[in-house]
Amino acid sequence: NHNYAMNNQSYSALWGGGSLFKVKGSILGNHYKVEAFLGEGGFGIVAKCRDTMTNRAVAIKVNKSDPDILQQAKLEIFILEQLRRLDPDAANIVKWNGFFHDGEWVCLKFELLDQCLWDYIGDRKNQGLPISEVRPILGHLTNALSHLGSVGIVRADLKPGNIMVVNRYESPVKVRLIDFGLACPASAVMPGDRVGTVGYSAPEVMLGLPYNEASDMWSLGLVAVELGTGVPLYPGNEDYDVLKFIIETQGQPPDHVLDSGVYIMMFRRGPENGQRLFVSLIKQILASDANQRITLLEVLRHPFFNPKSSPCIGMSAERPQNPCKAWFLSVFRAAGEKKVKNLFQSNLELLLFLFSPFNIRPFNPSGSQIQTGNQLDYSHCRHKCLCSTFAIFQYCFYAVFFFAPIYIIGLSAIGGINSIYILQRKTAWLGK
Ligand SMILES: Nc1ncnc2c1ncn2[C@@H]1O[C@H](COP(=O)(O)OP(=O)(O)OP(=O)(O)O)[C@@H](O)[C@H]1O
Repeated sequence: NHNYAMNNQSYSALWGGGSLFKVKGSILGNHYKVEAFLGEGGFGIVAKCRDTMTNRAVAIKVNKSDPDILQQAKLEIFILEQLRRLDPDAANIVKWNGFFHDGEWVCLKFELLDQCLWDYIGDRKNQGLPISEVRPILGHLTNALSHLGSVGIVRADLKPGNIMVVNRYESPVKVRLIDFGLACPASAVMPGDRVGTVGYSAPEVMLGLPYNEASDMWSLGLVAVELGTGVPLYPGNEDYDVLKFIIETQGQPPDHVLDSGVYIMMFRRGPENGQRLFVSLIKQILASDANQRITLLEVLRHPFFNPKSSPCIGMSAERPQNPCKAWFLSVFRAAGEKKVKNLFQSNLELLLFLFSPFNIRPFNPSGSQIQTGNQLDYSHCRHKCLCSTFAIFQYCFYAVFFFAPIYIIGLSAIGGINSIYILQRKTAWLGK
């Protein structure tokens, strides 16, 4: 939304859905002559028009011809119909004078107001308004919200861009609420509906909880601060950043709020910059139950170290000297290598254990084996009984795999020689 950045008079043409559709001087509907461009929002553009029948200036909001936006226009008309029950002057809401169609566009007719609060604050170089001015404006806004509450409407997108000053030269200034595109009956609020503008939405709206008039109260507080200081209290382009600010200044929302938010995971996860994976890794490393604790190989397989699944590696490429991450990488890589080395070593030992009968003296009742090279050293082994079991196993192994084949080969050889001898004798006898 860049309403506040627009210069009213500098546009001679109106744009709708990205294409030029009306120029200054052309007629909108049957008798509304376009005089100026007033602003543009997510749903459409607002033009200052002259009613050629009454010669009065009006504001006409032309909704973009997108099917979703047309649906939104219908909802706004529905709410405006509800608000007809209120007196706009007494309720500090914009006067609505119905709608008409111009080709594919839906055009809503409003009284012409002066400028939005963003522009009003901006004209004072964002230094903030004196309290004497803040007081009546805040009074009008509270009054407006209270009237909306009386007809069961939640405003849902209160921000300085949606509050208009009636006449900036009047003192004290009067303000009115405009833009009911996101307003809805309190009874029809859908938790998880993402409404409002980043920086002005209440935490419950951001988190996806059910919301009500209390959410408007939150936005009112933010508008009040902006009036007094000239700058938004919670700047940010993402809800995540805003919620972080809120938690810093207001503390964390209570658990029951956090636990029931539809979007809570989005906030718990946070933006994917590697920090989340780092924290998840550390949590697994610091599991107080040793059985639950992550193993070194699992550490190496953790997405924290995986450049494809973890953008934090990309981050580390931008900042290769991140000392903390470098330290973790080196420690875990070294530890992982050691584990692989240990694994290899123990396999090597097993091979030696099985195939080096002359070097290994597995069973020593004194338990004081002194070995050299790669051979097993039981000298410090506290599990002598286990070692004895190994020794028995070793003897069995020799019996089966070493002596038995020799025995079998020997027997076969003797048998073979014997057969040859018998054959020779038979041949010799036959020959005779
Ligand atoms: N009655 C009015 N008189 C004068 N200017 C108006 C009037 N209504 C709207 N404007 C101007 O047009 C801008 C856009 O209006 P509006 O907020 O209704 O549009 P929107 O598309 O619904 O915007 P948003 O994206 O904030 O929902 C306003 O910020 C304001 O500058």
